Amino acid sequence: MDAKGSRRLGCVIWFGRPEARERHGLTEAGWQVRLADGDTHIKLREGGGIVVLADLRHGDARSLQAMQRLMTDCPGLPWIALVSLDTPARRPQVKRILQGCRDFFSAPLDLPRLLAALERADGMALRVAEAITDLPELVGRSTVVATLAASLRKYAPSDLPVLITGETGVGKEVAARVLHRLSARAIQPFVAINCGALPLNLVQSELFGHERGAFTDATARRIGHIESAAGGTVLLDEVGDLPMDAQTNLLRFLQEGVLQRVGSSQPIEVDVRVMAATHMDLEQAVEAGRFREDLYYRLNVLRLHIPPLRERGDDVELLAHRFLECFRERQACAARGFESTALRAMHAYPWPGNVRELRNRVQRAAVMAEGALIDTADLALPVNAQEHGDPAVTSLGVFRASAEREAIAACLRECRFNISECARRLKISRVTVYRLCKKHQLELRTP
Ligand SMILES: Nc1ncnc2c1ncn2[C@@H]1O[C@H](COP(=O)(O)OP(=O)(O)OP(=O)(O)O)[C@@H](O)[C@H]1O
Repeated sequence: MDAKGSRRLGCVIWFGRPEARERHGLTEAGWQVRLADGDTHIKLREGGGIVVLADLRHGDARSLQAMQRLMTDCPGLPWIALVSLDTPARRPQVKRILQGCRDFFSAPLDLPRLLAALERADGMALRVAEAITDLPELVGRSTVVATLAASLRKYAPSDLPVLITGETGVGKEVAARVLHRLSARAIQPFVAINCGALPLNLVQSELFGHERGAFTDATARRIGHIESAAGGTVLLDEVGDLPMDAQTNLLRFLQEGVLQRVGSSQPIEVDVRVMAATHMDLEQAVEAGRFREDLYYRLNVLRLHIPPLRERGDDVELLAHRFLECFRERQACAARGFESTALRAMHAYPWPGNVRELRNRVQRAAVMAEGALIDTADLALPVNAQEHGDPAVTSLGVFRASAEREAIAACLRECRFNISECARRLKISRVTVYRLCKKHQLELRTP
């Protein structure tokens, strides 16, 4: 609130000519209105709090160039267009500006509705800006992400192992990288190893290295991934997929801080912080005898569980805007925002592939979208929220899709991402394996 008791909102940059009652209405509501025209040099402060109005009602094309410049220079700003029958909407320059706007108002201007749109746009811009400033890699404002960020700050200074759990695509590797960056080891290497994608016969040599002549193809000495992270951090992703013999050697390394390259009896001391990530239930794997209990306790000293995207409320929207922004920075595209139906569909969808799936869908939608706003079809999401929405009424279709995804993912891991083997075991064609991977946003990793 300011001295007069009215709420102080952000700043509206108005390209064009507001009527006196419009300008007054905005100021009364707490907005600071700045008029811009072709000659105005706009100096933006960092962060949100700014909404731009492209007033195209009077057919006055003087400031079109300045608008375009601002759109290009500051792609994250929210734009709203005011149009009338006089607006030359087919003119390429005007068309491009209209494509960049998230909301449109025609004459006569409905002031209360404009004020509501301004608040919405400002709120989202602010939240996106705030959400990416604290830990830039970790976008989100939900309690889930706040709790995660607090744990990351607590765990970072320590050298203890960290076990990171959570469904596929929730951001386990992102969390590990943040831990490394915040630690005293930040300038040393961070090495992520996907244990599930290592060929079975090479797991030991990939992790611990080998001496020349240790096996047929070992024509030269090679250091392993753990040694290559010396002084830094190693992330053992999908640690549950490590075969037993590698588990035994890893345990020894964790206990004694020394490793032996394959084909050598020489112990080598290596100072590395070990982090492990898994989407599987390691406790169950221990019970089933597939994972060494002593290794489990060695890895599970500090624990981070990252909940799925569907439990993070509005984060889905923040992340979607962020991914779209990143995409636009790299590639020209018409899409600048999302239709409200698309946002509703995103909130209702259960995101089995989590943040990775969201990023992939947004990128694809940005390519597909023909207008300024991405719609539900561009995202290839179900229109009917009920189909995926309320977890209590999850339909048979969702269970089927989820089971299909799990089956393919598990088989791919078991076959160490060998497509032909996976197709043979599931009794489907290789083409179908590829199609299903695409459908369920599963990554086909190569070692
Ligand atoms: N909070 C976040 N903010 C921004 N991007 C994120 C966030 N969480 C995840 N991502 C992005 O989502 C994608 C998947 O993240 P990541 O690889 O860390 O997931 P994961 O849990 O390790 O997946 P997997 O189990 O398949 O190895 C990456 O592109 C990552 O940058």
